Amino acid sequence: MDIKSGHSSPVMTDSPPLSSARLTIRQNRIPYSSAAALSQNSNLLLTVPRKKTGILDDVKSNGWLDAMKSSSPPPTLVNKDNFSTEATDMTYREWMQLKYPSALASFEKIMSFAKGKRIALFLDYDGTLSPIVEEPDCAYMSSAMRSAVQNVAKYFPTAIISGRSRDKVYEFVNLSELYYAGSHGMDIMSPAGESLNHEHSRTVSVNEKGKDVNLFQPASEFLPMIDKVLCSLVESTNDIKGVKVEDNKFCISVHYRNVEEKNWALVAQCVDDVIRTYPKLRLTHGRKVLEIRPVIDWDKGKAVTFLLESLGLTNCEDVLPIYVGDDRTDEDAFKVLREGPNHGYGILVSAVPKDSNAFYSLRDPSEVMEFLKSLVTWKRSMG
Ligand SMILES: O=P(O)(O)OC[C@H]1O[C@H](O[C@H]2O[C@H](CO)[C@@H](O)[C@H](O)[C@H]2O)[C@H](O)[C@@H](O)[C@@H]1O
Repeated sequence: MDIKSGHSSPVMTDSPPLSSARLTIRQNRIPYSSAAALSQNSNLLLTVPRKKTGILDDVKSNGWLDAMKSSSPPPTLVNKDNFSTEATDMTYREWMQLKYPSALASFEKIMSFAKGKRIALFLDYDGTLSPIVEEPDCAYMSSAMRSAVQNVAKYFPTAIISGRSRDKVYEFVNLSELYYAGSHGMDIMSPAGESLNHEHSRTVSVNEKGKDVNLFQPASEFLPMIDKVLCSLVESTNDIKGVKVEDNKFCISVHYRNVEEKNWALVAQCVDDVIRTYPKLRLTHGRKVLEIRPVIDWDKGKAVTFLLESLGLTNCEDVLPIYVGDDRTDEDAFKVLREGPNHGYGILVSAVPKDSNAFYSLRDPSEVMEFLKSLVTWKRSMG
């Protein structure tokens, strides 16, 4: 990820660039992601000087609109129930076979590599443990999925890493034995009684039983600024039907999933107007959401490294970290596992072809659940 510092837009280029050769060949065959990512990447790299020329010109010049349009598959390609058409199914199978094999079909291969190693598991929340739904407050996790996570955590240290506030994701998952990293990794919490083992972590009593947990919050100095920006965003988007501004503690999400497409430019303009006066904040694109967060050298990848260190599992030959996630922000973690000293496997959850730093793929949360169950069965079979 690159912050285009000094450029007109604080937007980060957070999709891995697609090779232009591949794009030329496949543009018509990979209907959603390639074409969308092409337009997104080429626009985000523009360095058009910022000038107030009116809503459309302004948000177009910094590439926001294209990124907003490409942030979820168009409904014509993936229907309401997320079942794709026959043509896209073929494209998907081809993409999976050639680039990101199914982690279920490749389970034995993954496990042959895991033999004699300690697995550490990192799980994104939205789109990974819970399906994407229209209303962010209703992204509940099924009790079957909760059991699967609970079981897997009996055998492997497990962390939930989410863009949401830590409190919110804890409320959804509701398992006290896990590590949690909210606000894209900027708010890390150990399970009760465990320590994060870092000089800047602090112990607090959280739950009703008064149990102690350890917290690490590298962006805490940004809290007053984030609170101010949150108020401004709520106020400035108030009249746009369908907008939802979500307080994620160290980050803010501005959802436009339920906003009429003709008003997306207006949403982008409101956000731009507010954050342009805050050079210490940056903007990233998620699934039908604009995410505002502090400019610090911290992301989900850094959180994974931090947690591995806390667990005493860093730089160990006998450790296999596995990260499962569906979003662009998960790419930072996939990259760390692909390139960093803590080699492991990223598993991308996606029902449409897209480029990723992951090694494997799973189609949707139900496949994630199967994968978690398979991990448990495998571990039990090892005795
Ligand atoms: O890192 P994650 O756990 O994947 O969180 C990323 C964002 O997820 C949520 O928004 C997304 O899911 C919603 C519920 O399915 C959906 O309505 C929305 O359109 C998606 O963008 C969450 O609300 C955001 O705050 C997170 O940043």
